[in-house]
Amino acid sequence: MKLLKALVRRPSPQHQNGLLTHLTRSETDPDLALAQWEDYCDILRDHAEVIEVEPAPEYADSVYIEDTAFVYGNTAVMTKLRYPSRQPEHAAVEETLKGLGLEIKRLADWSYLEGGDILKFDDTIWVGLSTRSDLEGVQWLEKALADYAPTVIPVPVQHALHLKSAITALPDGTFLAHPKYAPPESYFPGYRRAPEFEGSQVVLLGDNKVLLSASAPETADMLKADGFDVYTTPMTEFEKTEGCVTCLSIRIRQ
Ligand SMILES: CN(C)C(=N)NCCC[C@H](N)C(=O)O
Repeated sequence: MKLLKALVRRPSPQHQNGLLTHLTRSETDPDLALAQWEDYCDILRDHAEVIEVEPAPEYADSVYIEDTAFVYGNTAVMTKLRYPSRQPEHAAVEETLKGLGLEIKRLADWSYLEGGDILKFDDTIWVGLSTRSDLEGVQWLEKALADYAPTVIPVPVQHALHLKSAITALPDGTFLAHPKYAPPESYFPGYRRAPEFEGSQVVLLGDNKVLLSASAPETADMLKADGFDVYTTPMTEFEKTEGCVTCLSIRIRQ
């Protein structure tokens, strides 16, 4: 599937105060974070139209735009962020998606679902049941996308923040996972093991091209040897607040 557009959001100067679930806090460098974000956007720009959503400097985690919405076909589903500190992030993203002509759908107020838990490949969507997303969220996502009737598979996530923290899809329809943190293999067809945790997080750039963190050189070598076109980019400042390459964009594909 071709990558058409990617929405991104500039990191907040308060990015280092972002939520942490599994890591202990370590200092991040705001200038380096901005430089890494710009490098990431440059790579996306070579493959798609990159659209910058109005920055939200007051919200520490706003750079993790993936969590706020999920686009499928002509529909943008506004997710339901679990923590109040992140909930105001939705508004400007919704405005931008509306401006692109997408039909906006919402979930029930009592449900929770974050974009990092939504993993799509072709007509199937795997949804992580993590500390951030629940079964109500999965059911409302299914309702919102009823016109497309995708196959929706809830998957337990126990050891990672989001589903896509530990498993993502490759262009050939196999999955790249870190066995210690990813959900059981039985949920996914064709499971490859990423040698590094950060290596299990990839963004598909179109054709055979994949983008992953420079923190995962062994995974990059493995994917190259398996015939993928591999792009890497430094992500250290985002990894310190449990972010990764997928979290920094909302991808719109054809
Ligand atoms: C796939 N992943 C990990 C994401 N889509 N989001 C990361 C959010 C990190 C943020 N500090 C938080 O805890 O919300």
